[in-house]
Amino acid sequence: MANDTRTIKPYKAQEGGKKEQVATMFNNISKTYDMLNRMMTMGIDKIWRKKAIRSLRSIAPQLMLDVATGTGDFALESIRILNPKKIIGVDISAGMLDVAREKIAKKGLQEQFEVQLGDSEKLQFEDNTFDAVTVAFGVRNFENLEKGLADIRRVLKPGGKAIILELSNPTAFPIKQLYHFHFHKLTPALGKLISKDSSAYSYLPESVANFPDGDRFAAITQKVGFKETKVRPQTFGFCTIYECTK
Ligand SMILES: C[S@@+](CC[C@H](N)C(=O)[O-])C[C@H]1O[C@@H](n2cnc3c(N)ncnc32)[C@H](O)[C@@H]1O
Repeated sequence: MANDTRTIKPYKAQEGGKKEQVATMFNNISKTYDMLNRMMTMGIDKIWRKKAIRSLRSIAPQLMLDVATGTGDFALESIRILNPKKIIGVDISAGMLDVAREKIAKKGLQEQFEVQLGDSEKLQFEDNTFDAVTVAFGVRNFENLEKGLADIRRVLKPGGKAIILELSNPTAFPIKQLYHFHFHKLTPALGKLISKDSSAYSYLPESVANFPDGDRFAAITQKVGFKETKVRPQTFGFCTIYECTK
């Protein structure tokens, strides 16, 4: 049984709730986040991102929301594959959004992709606004997972889809054992060396180990009212794409 994800925080010895600590952590690592992502997944995260976004092709969304947008990579993938009229990215980390803004300006995408400081648990949008909502590697960091998912559902139009990409725990031998070494030993060491924030990359494996992945996650999406949730594990279960329909 997973622990309450609210108690899994980056800086255990310090004050503050999970949300506050997560925002501080991503502010601390924002400049090295993209590079570390590529190194730690050996670039496979790009394949997962593409696959997840392609599952929205059938509904050709025009107005999209990318929750926990961070440095904007998932939204940029949506622009490449789906070319929506508008995509809005929200995140609680101002530092991550600064990096996203630099990328948006460099690509001249200011009209199509806008980022805002915002909390997934209190989205500042009307009910039934978006054709699709995306979240990559974000839900594991929510302080209140149910509240975040319920708000994502609220802002989706009826029939709209939420595509959620999240790390998960492989279960088969010997992948599980190799994964454990890579993620629990190598990742924190590499993260500490490059990002200089040793807590951030110890929090990463701990938060994945305690996250209700697979069918348990699907059950939570059903509880908050999604009509259907497809669970699609990727690459031996290192990561899972959840396709949730309102
Ligand atoms: C691992 S990063 C993922 C960033 C980006 N989606 C990507 O694919 O690279 C997780 C992001 O979730 C954000 N986050 C965590 N809790 C949040 C919340 N309650 N509301 C909005 N963003 C949140 C963090 O600030 C961080 O930028």
